[in-house]
This record gives sequence, C-alpha cells and structure tokens, in this order.
Amino acid sequence: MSDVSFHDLSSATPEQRANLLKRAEADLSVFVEKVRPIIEAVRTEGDAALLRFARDLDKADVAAGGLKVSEAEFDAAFDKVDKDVVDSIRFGIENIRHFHEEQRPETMWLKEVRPGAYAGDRYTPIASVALYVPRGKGAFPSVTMMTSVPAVIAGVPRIAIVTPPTSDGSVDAATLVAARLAGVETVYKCGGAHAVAAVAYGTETVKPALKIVGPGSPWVVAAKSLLSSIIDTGLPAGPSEAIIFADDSVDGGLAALDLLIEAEHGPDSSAYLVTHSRKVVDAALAALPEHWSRMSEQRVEFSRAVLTGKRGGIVLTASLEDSYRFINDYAPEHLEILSKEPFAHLGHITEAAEILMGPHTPVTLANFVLGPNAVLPTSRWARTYGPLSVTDFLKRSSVGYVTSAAYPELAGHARRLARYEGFSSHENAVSEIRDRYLGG
Ligand SMILES: NC(=O)c1ccc[n+]([C@@H]2O[C@H](COP(=O)([O-])OP(=O)(O)OC[C@H]3O[C@@H](n4cnc5c(N)ncnc54)[C@H](O)[C@@H]3O)[C@@H](O)[C@H]2O)c1
Ligand SMILES: N[C@H](CO)Cc1c[nH]c[nH+]1
Ligand SMILES: [Zn+2]
Repeated sequence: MSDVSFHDLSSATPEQRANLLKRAEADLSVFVEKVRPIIEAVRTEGDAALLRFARDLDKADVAAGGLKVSEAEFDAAFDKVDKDVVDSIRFGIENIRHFHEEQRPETMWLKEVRPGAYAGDRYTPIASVALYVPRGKGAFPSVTMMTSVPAVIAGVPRIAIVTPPTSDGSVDAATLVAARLAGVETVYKCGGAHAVAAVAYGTETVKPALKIVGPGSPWVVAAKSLLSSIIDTGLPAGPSEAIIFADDSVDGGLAALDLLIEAEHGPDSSAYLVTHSRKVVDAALAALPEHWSRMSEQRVEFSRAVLTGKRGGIVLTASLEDSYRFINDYAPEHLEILSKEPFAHLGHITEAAEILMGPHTPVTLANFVLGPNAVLPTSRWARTYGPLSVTDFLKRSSVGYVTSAAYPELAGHARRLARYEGFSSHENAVSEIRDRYLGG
C-alpha cells in the first residue's frame, strides 16, 4: 500500500527521527483542559455527576442507585457469555496466576548487617486499589484478568473495578465473568476521567481508593495526571503501541500481520515495523491489503489511520545496529523480535516493556493468555517502568533491629555523622545520655 508511512532512517534528519518517537500522549493539553471540569463536578456532586457523565459521555442509561454492579448482574453475566469464552478466560487466568505467583516477594526478610544488627524489608498489601478496565473502542475482559489477578495475589483487601457502562447501562458481561473468576466482586459502572475522579475523591456509592492502575484512553491518562497528588496513579499506560522488529530471516508478510495487532486498537495507537531488510519491507507492503481484507471495517479504519499517519508505518534502518538503536530510543510497550534466532538479538535491546521472542510469540498471545502482564508502560516510560506486577499492589517497609551487643559500634559511627550534620538531638539520642537510660 503506497500510502503506508515509510521512513528511511539513513536519510532522516535528527528532527524527523525525534518525531518518530512521539506518541499520542506527547501532548495531552487539550484533554487536560476538558477533563478539569469533569473532575471538579465529580468532586462536588458525587453520584449525580457520574450518572450525568454516563448519560452524556458514555451514552449509557444507568439508573439512580445502579452505579454498583449487583450480585444478580454478575450471575446473569455467566449466562450471557459463551461457554468457550468462559473456558478461555479460565485458561488465561490460570497462566496469569502462575506467572504472577512467582513475583510475590517473601513477606519479610532480615539480614544481619553487623553481628547483632539486623535490617530488612517487609511487604504489606495496599489497603485499597481501583482497577481501570477500558470500554471505549472494545471490551477488555483481558485487562480485567491482568489487573485483578496480581491484586488478589498481593492480598489487597479492598479491590474495585471501574469500567464504562454500555448503552443499556450494563457492564460488558465477559468483564464481569473475568472479575469474578479472578476474585473481584466490586465493579462500578463509570469510566473515563469521571471514574478516576470518583475513586480519587469517593462519591456516595464509589469508595475512594489509595491507588488506581490500568490502561486507558487519553481522557483517563489526563485525569490521572491531574489527580496524581490525590491518588497514586501507578505506571503510565496509555494508547497501545508496538514495534515489530524483523531481521532478514523472516517473511515480511508475517511481520505485516503482526504489525496490525496493536495498530488496530485505535487511531491514537502507534505501530512500526522496524527492519534493515528491503526484502522484508517489500513483502510487508505487498501483504497488507490481504491482511486488511480479513479485518472488520472499524479495525481497518483504526489501523490504516495509524500506519498511514505520524505514529506508524515502516522504518527502514541502515543496519541491525541501527535497528537496535531505534528500538532502544523508542522504548516500545510491546516488542516482537521476528527472527529465526531471536535470542541473538535480545542482548542488544534494553528499553522495551515486553519483549516477545520469535514468530510463534505474537503480541496477541501475551495480550490474553501467556501469563506476563499486558498492562504496560507506554510513551517511552518503558525506560523507567516495567509491566504491572504483584509489587504494584504492595508497599514496602524497612525493618531494623539492633541488639545491645551491636549497639555501641553503630552508635559511635552514627554519633559522629550526626555531629557533622549539626543535628544535636540526633547526637544526644546515641550519646552517654542514652546509656543512662539503658543502664549501661
Ligand atoms: N498500555 C496498556 O497496557 C493498554 C492495555 C489495554 C488497552 N490499552 C489502551 O487503552 C485505551 C482504551 O481506550 P478506550 O477508548 O477503548 O476506553 P476508555 O475506557 O479508556 O475510554 C472511554 C471513556 O472515555 C470517556 N470519553 C470519551 N470521549 C470523551 C470526551 N469527549 N470527554 C470526556 N470523556 C470522554 C468515555 O466516557 C468513556 O468512559 C486504548 O487506547 C488502548 O490502546 C492500553
Ligand atoms: N495490547 C493491549 C495493551 O497495550 C492489551 C490488549 C487487551 N486486549 C487487546 N489488547
Ligand atoms: Zn492489544
């Protein structure tokens, strides 16, 4: 398809190259300004604002008093969802659980740092967490699985899902099935910026939470940025993005197939095929029309917008090293390494939130059922954040214990440093005054 964006890195200026790294979240200013009054309305009006935004923004008819999903709605969801889909949700949850159980740290460890002096860490669950499950350009039982399972493993006592209602005022049935199978029973029918405000401030129905995690549209991302001093907003997960990296050992048609996976999320997604092989580029371009012919109209529209726009397409590099450099600069949310020898490339990649190895590990598998978490940092945040994990639902306290035998040596050194820093009370607390009380 000739209108697919094509970028030849060997002739790109530094500015053109820098532009390729920009995501939709690079400029949230328009969203931030629109979101500000939404947040204020939820803060001051509570449930009434949530019901109004459900009607005006989600086009959903939620009854007064109906913001929380009832037991009966949960039960009915199991009748609505195809049994095979329920089986696949169970299969996914099982793998996600196996994977995340490995992440759970020991409740406490203590190390003897000096004879008789101990120091370590203790982990306890965060008291209350909200899980954002999107429902704009698709339904996301998978996000329900990815957020709920680690929260339950961490032992968070109060977990609530917030998700936009559909037009009849219900919540996507598979989302409810996934929530219950993962062990979460509280679901509120609100989404977008208003949901973030609701869990930050609390309303008559929605209990406030200490933290919100989960991906969302720029509306959600903008609200999180405005509310980050009220509620912990966790890792930044915005519109989906992927790099499909191919060396010259694979078919470009396959690379094109996988390029479309994340490109179909929405027009604000980002997706590049990165390769130094002309042969791969030509085969990918030739294959795209056939792949598009097998997709729904809406997903063609979304992925075409991405691949013909400023945040997607094909990047032809000068060499393998140039490909590695571009990928590390870009720091993608999802990275596929399409190669007969994927592990030969792995050591060259340091900046990517998820790295999927070889042609049998397409992004789809990891999005749904492989086990690792598919809630991942976007917009280059993979340079400092990792995927959502059990530790996102825990907090860490340091623990120290000094015995009388170890005390004198530590006190002597601490005293000197306290004096140097000019803290007389700190110093007194480890001087001869303290010895008086300890009977020494
Ligand atoms: N990074 C990740 O881990 C990850 C995982 C899954 C999905 N995603 C991404 O999450 C995003 C989900 O977005 P989505 O749109 O499907 O669902 P969403 O739930 O995030 O957004 C829909 C909400 O936005 C609100 N909204 C829509 N238009 C609005 C307006 N004009 N003013 C105020 N609010 C408005 C709606 O009321 C609705 O509640 C996608 O971009 C997807 O790619 C990311
Ligand atoms: N690709 C998304 C994360 O960016 C996860 C997902 C769920 N469903 C489909 N895709
Ligand atoms: Zn996806």
